[in-house]
Amino acid sequence: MLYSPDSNVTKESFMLKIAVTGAAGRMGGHLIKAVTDAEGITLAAAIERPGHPMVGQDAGILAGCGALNVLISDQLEASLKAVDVLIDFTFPDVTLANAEICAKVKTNMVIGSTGFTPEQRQQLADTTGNIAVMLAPNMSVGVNACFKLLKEAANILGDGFDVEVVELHHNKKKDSPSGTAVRMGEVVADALGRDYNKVANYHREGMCGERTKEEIGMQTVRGGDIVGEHTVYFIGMGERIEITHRAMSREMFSRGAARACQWIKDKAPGMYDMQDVLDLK
Ligand SMILES: NC(=O)C1=CN([C@@H]2O[C@H](COP(=O)(O)OP(=O)(O)OC[C@H]3O[C@@H](n4cnc5c(N)ncnc54)[C@H](O)[C@@H]3O)[C@@H](O)[C@H]2O)C=CC1
Ligand SMILES: O=C(O)C1=N[C@H](C(=O)O)C[C@H](O)C1
Repeated sequence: MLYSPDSNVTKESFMLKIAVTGAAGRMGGHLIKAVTDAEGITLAAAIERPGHPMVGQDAGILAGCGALNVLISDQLEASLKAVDVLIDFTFPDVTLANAEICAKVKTNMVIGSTGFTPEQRQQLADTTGNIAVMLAPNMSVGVNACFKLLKEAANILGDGFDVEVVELHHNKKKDSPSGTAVRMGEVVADALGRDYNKVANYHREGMCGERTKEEIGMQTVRGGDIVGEHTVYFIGMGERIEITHRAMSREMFSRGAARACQWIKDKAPGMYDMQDVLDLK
């Protein structure tokens, strides 16, 4: 049934109801605003950790978009009663705990948290077998286009070029390398027929020897307020290709998350990523 202004039901009852965890974090306010601004979805709940000073405050005031009459809660399960999709941008341990609750109450998830170990990614998939989950280290259109460009570049250049990934982020970031950098390394390794977990080299110091042909160097810079920059270098003899993405704000991450909520609402249980949402596979 489509919404009609002449009917006696409210527009809100036709909207997809969204909850945001990590509501008071760097991404939280952007996510609340993006959900409020997007067509067809509405903010139904905003959750922070118990003891956070913003618990009890209006989520819209926190996000700078005016009062929304949604108070920040520290009770996820109770908050999910009237929610269709949870957006979670927190940390791996928190996301895993939240995923158990979502699976219990059958709420689909859009997850932006990064820093998962391969075992934690598997645990997430095992925990959420009865719901649809979109897990992506980066929800910007530009980065997801870069993933495709990187695959193409690696396919063309093959083993003749050394690959190095360098990422820069703000000084409050907790995980390293970034989830996006890891995914970039994985995309290139897959295209070159290598196992990322075997060829990623995170550390060079002292007499560590010559670079191997197979390794993919993963370098990290942290400082100030850098939102996020990623460069993959393909370095050959006498020439070099650099594919760079620079994030100038956090808004496109949150717009991507809002778009993913619409996309995931009627998907079958399973794990998806942003390439599925953007139809880039
Ligand atoms: N996928 C993407 O496009 C992007 C992903 N990220 C990732 O999102 C995550 C969060 O990043 P930021 O917002 O910068 O971090 P942040 O530290 O500013 O925010 C995290 C928030 O989660 C809250 N939190 C902790 N435990 C909680 C719980 N049990 N329930 C509810 N909230 C809880 C914290 O109090 C904090 O406010 C990181 O893993 C980051 O790498 C960040 C930007 C884009
Ligand atoms: O923590 C951040 O800020 C970001 N994290 C994501 C990542 O780890 O890839 C995405 C973006 O670069 C910002």
